[in-house]
Amino acid sequence: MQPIKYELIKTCKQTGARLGRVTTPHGSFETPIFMPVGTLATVKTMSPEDLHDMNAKIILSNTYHLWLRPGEEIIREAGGLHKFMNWDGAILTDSGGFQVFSLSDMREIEEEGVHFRNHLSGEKLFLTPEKAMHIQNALSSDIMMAFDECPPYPASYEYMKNSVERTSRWAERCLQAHERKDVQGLFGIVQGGEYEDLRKQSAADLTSLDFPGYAVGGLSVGEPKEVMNRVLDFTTPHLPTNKPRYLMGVGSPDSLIDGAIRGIDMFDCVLPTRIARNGTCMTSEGRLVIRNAKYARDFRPIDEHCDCYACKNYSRAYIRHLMKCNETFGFRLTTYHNLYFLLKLMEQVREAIKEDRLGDFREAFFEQYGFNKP
Ligand SMILES: N#Cc1ccc(CCNc2nc3cc4nc(N)[nH]c(=O)c4cc3[nH]2)cc1
Ligand SMILES: [Zn+2]
Repeated sequence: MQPIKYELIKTCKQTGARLGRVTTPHGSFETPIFMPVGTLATVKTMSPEDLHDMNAKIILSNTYHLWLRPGEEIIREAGGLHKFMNWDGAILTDSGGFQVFSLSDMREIEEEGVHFRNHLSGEKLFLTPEKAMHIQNALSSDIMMAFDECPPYPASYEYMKNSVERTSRWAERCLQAHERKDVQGLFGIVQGGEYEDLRKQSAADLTSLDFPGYAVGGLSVGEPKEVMNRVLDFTTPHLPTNKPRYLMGVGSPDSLIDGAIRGIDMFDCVLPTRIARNGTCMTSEGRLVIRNAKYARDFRPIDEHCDCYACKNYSRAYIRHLMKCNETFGFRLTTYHNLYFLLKLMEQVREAIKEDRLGDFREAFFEQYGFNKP
């Protein structure tokens, strides 16, 4: 019995976007969808009730961070991550590969795994595909990610080829170490950088292992958006149509729309929650930096087209005041709004796919948000 099911409902006649439904042991949801990030077992400043109110269906957490703090055995004793954080929706956990490369200074990759330093204490650590699966099994997430290497951008063809082949061997080891194939889904992560033949090779290696879903990794690592879109154009056609496709680390409105157009179903990114905490809000007319003095007497909501809790009850002037005073409630309101904005955007994308007009929607959204401005 597969814990993760994907149903392709329809494809947009104007673009390559697809409307689907993913079913997990903790609920099902339509795709394309955005996943709020809860790295340390919390979507920062949001309660589970807040997440349900904004119609979040699945959140992301991180193997690396929870391994370091509080340790996977404490979460296992709590009955798993859902119990520990009191979240009854779906949870996807990233495998730690990317976090090791993005957070730790010293790191050494070898066939067995990666040596690196704990970014908090400096102690030496060693993470392997088997260890990453052991930790995710203790967390008991609904969707686990295979342990991979996310190479830096740019990387030489030779480096990338060796890395892709090692990531494919690691993926096989993750499948071997996967303890509860009947309970948790395990997604393979396609690598290959901007090299079409390596992306094709990575996709072929992983689809031959018949994972219940596939992620496109190695992107949103500093490459221009045109490079990301080109890589998606020649990668997604090599992924199965009857499995979910997840683009890792992508969360700006334009990239979400362009990823959906290229057949991506799931997205995650810390962007909305991170920029919220420094007072930057996503609105239908583009970004708004609420700390700006021009909002001191602006009694309109963050976004006049938004019906979220923050926009229905509070003004820019009030939220600016809270942010200037470093009041936690200010961070809560900007975070709530940014997540709601992206969740609502994906709902509009799904509607546009249903009505075969996602291309028109993209044009209108880009114009209003200001993405077309030179
Ligand atoms: N604010 C902010 C902000 C911070 C970081 C980012 C970039 C996130 N990009 C990104 N996350 C990733 C996670 C990943 N996880 C794994 N296991 N493998 C990846 O290739 C991978 C690639 C990623 N690329 C984007 C916005
Ligand atoms: Zn709002």
